[in-house]
Amino acid sequence: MDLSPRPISVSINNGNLKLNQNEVEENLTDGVSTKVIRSNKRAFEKVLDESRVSSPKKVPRIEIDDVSDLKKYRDICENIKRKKKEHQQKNELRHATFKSERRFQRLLKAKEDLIGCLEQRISELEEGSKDSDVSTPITKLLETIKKLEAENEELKLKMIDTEFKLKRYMKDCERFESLYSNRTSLGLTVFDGNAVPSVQGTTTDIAKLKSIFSLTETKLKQLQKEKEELHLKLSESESNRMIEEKRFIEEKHFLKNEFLDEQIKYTEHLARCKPLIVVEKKVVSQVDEVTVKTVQDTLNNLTNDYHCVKNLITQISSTIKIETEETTRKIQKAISEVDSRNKELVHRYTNEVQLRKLYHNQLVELRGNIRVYCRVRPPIKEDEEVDSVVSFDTYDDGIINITSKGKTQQFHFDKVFPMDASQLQVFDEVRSLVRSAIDGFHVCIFAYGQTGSGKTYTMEGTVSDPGVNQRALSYLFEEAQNTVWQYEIEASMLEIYNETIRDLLDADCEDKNKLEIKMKPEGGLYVPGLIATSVKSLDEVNEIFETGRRNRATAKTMMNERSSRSHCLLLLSIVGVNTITGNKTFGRLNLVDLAGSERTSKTQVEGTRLQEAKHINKSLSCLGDVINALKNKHSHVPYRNSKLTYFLQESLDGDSKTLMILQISPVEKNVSESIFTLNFGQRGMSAELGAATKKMEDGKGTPSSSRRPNCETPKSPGTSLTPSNRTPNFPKTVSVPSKLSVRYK
Ligand SMILES: Nc1ncnc2c1ncn2[C@@H]1O[C@H](COP(=O)(O)OP(=O)(O)OP(=O)(O)O)[C@@H](O)[C@H]1O
Repeated sequence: MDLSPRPISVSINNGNLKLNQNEVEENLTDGVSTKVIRSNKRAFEKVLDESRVSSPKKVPRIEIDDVSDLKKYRDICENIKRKKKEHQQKNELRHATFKSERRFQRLLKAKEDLIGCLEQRISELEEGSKDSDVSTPITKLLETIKKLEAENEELKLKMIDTEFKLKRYMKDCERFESLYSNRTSLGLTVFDGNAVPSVQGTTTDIAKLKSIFSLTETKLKQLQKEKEELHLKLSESESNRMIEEKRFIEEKHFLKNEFLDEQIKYTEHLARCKPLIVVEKKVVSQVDEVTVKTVQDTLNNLTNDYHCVKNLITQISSTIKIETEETTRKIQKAISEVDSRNKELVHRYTNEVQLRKLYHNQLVELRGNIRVYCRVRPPIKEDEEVDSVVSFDTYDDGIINITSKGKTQQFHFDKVFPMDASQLQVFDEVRSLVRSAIDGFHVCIFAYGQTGSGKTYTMEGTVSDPGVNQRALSYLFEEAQNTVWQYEIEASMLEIYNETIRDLLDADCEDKNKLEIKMKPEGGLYVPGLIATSVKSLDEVNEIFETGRRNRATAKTMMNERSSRSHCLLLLSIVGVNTITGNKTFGRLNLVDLAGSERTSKTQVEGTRLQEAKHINKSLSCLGDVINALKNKHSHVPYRNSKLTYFLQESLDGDSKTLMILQISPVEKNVSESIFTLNFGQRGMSAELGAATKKMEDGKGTPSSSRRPNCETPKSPGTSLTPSNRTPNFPKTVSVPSKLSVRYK
């Protein structure tokens, strides 16, 4: 092995220190033989081991190309050892400080316990003797203790600070330590003989290291000084604390003595009072014994009573429960029995009602009674009230009840329409009569009732919901589609206004007043000059209605926004021809919307409206007279007393199927008028007109009629018509295709 001196390059790869070539040369000038290196091997190994122990993961890798002098290394090792020793001393110091701190903490805890005991004692003392004032010295004592505690706290903080600084210093030491350990391993590498010569400069790094050392040294000194000062302060505070503790103990003794004095006094007092207390206790116990016994007895009695009553109640409630269940079951059974019987009765009653109706209708047909329907309109704004005075029968649709001044009257009619009945429902009941008109009967349907009771609504209806008139015509057109029979329908429309007849289809108003009802020599009534328009479609019908509505006299009254001031008659002639046999039928359908009766005092009309009302009332009273005469089978029926009755003669004298629709208002304020209307209808119902005949002629033009047998027809002198001469008698018309209307002279 070549051991001749050579330049050295030292590099510590972990980056803590790097010495360049110059620094190495400066430090290693002596030249050391391998022997020396070998003799120091143990020492270097030890240093390296220590370095490994202190930082096991940081094994320094040092390469030295050549070693000329290891003296410096030895010095460094010595230095490290010294630093280590210092470090150990610091550690010991720290340990001692920590120990003293713990002792101090223990002392502090003991002091706190002592204070707690003292406070407890003081409160006991305060309770035992309220008179002796011990609070002032104790408060002072507590204040002093608090002060001491604050000082201690401050000291503690300072100690923590010092500790922090110490830690920093320790870190620095460790850094240097590792640095020197690296250097030590350099020596080991040389001893292993694996060094590869390559020298670099290191002098500057060593100088830097030196300056760091000196800086750290100064800092350490400073810290030591601070620590000494702190220790001084700590010992000062400790001695203060000792003094305070001493004072505290003295105070405690003093208080304890005082407490003992008080206790002695109290014991003496107690000894004096004891005999008295014994006597008092004896008296109290004697009194208590008697009272408690009495109360106990009462309580026992009450408890017994309570249990008895409770048992009784339980028994009663269970009995009641059983009884109630039994009764409920019986009631339910009875109810269900009654209910099923009721249902059966209702069923039988409904059947009876239907049967009665059937017979009644047959009788009406045979006797030729006026059929009477009654319709109740819903409340309107003019009523100014909504409560209804009318009620209906659930099982019989022919009964209506009306209540006035607490008295309820019942009326029977062929059919009663409640407030919610629709226009279609009404027409469905009218349909069979319209069918009769198609079959060759004379049919008259008129609406009767007080002003504003809904007559026009039922007969005309509205555009969106038409009434009997338009529905009847639609039905006629539907039925006219029959392939065997061909029908020709003609319509006239007139009004009786202030006892004059006005043609509502005539645009020339001046001409209207000249119309009169005439009797033909062969019998039968007609109105010369009245326009009869042939209608073939619903559109034409609507046109007629529109014209009629325009020309009709209406006005606003208190009872009705648009009151009809006249009686309006829609006259339809239906001539049917059987295309096979040539047989002809001559049906007639008169649809009459009467003007409403009104009490002029109530409606407060005047001028023209008053005149109109008078005429309306007069003609309606004439109608009443006619009905009365018919009902009582008078030999004279006063048809000619008004234009209306004269016009209705043919419908009422027995050869016609007549339906009267009574209109009433549901509200209280109109109740007397409603009752009047219902009475009027009732009279009309009982009038027997005789069975109607079907007007027809065979293919050869011979008139024939089909009157039902056993039917009497009341006759009125001068106007009675035989079946043979009653066809077709009103008015005679000819269709003009271009204008669809013609006037008769
Ligand atoms: N069934 C009903 N449903 C709804 N509204 C109705 C009904 N009946 C009548 N009315 C309304 O009541 C008001 C009076 O009806 P309407 O004009 O038909 O009475 P009226 O008996 O013809 O009266 P007047 O004799 O004065 O001409 C109208 O506003 C009408 O729309």
